Amino acid sequence: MKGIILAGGTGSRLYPLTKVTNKHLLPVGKYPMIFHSVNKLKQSGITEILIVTGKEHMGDVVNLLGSGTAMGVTFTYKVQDEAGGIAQALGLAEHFVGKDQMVIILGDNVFVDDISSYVANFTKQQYGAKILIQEIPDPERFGVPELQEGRIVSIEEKPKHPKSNYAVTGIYMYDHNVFEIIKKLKPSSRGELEITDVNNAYIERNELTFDILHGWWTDAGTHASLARANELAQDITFGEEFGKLKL
Ligand SMILES: Cc1cn([C@H]2C[C@H](O)[C@@H](COP(=O)(O)OP(=O)(O)OP(=O)(O)O)O2)c(=O)[nH]c1=O
Repeated sequence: MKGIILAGGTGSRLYPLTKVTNKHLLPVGKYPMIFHSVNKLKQSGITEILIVTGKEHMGDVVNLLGSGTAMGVTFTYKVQDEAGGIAQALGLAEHFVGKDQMVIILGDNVFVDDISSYVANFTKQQYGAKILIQEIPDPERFGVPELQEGRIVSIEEKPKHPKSNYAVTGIYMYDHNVFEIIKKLKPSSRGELEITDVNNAYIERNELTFDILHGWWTDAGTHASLARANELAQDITFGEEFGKLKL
C-alpha cells in the first residue's frame, strides 16, 4: 500500500497567510499541518509516501520533511506545475504507485480517527475504491453522497439541496485503475480535474465502498476552519521522531 499526500494548490482562501508559505506548512496544534497526514499514514503502517506540491514551495517542504528516515518513513516528491485540481495532482503519482493500491490524504484535512481498520478493509477489497464520509450539519460545502440501501449511488459537488447529511472527506483509497480514469477526465467549469468525477466513475463501475469517520474531522483551508483545526488538534502530540517539543 502506497501513501500520497496532496499538498499543492493555491491556498487562496487563506491569504495573506499563504502569500509566501505553503498552506500545509502552517501550524495546526503543535506541528506543521502536513505532519498530521504523515502521522495518519504511518499509523496505518504505510511508510512509502509521495508528497505532491507546487514548485514555489517544494524547497520548503523538502527542508521540513527530508528523506523521512528520521520519521521512520520514506518520502518521494513530485512537483505539480500548476494547481490543476486534486485529480490532476493525483495523476502525477502513476509511476510511484505502479500496480499497488494507494491511500490519499488531502494535506489540509485534519482528523482524529485512526484509519488503520479502514485501510485494512480496503486491502481486503483488493480492487476498486473506498472513500471515508462523515455526518455533518453543513454538507453543502462538500461533495455529498446519495445513499440507497447502504450504497453510495452518486456524489454531488457542493449541492444546493444535499441528498444526505454526509460529506466526502479528503481521504481516498484507490486501485491503480484510478490513473486510467483520471486520463479520461475533462476539466470542470472551474478548470480543474475533479476528484468527485473520479469517485463517480468508480460508482459507475460499481466499485466504490465507504466507511464512516466517527471522530472529529475538519479541513483547514479557510481562516475559520484553520482556527477550528488548531483548537481540535491542540493536545495532539506525536512521537519524538516528529521532532522534540520543548515543554
Ligand atoms: C486544487 C489543488 C489542491 N490540492 C490539494 C491542496 C489541499 O490540501 C487540497 C484541497 O485543495 P483546495 O482547498 O480545494 O484548493 P487550494 O488548496 O488551492 O485552496 P483555495 O481554494 O483556498 O485556493 O488539495 C493539490 O494538491 N493540487 C491542486 O491542484
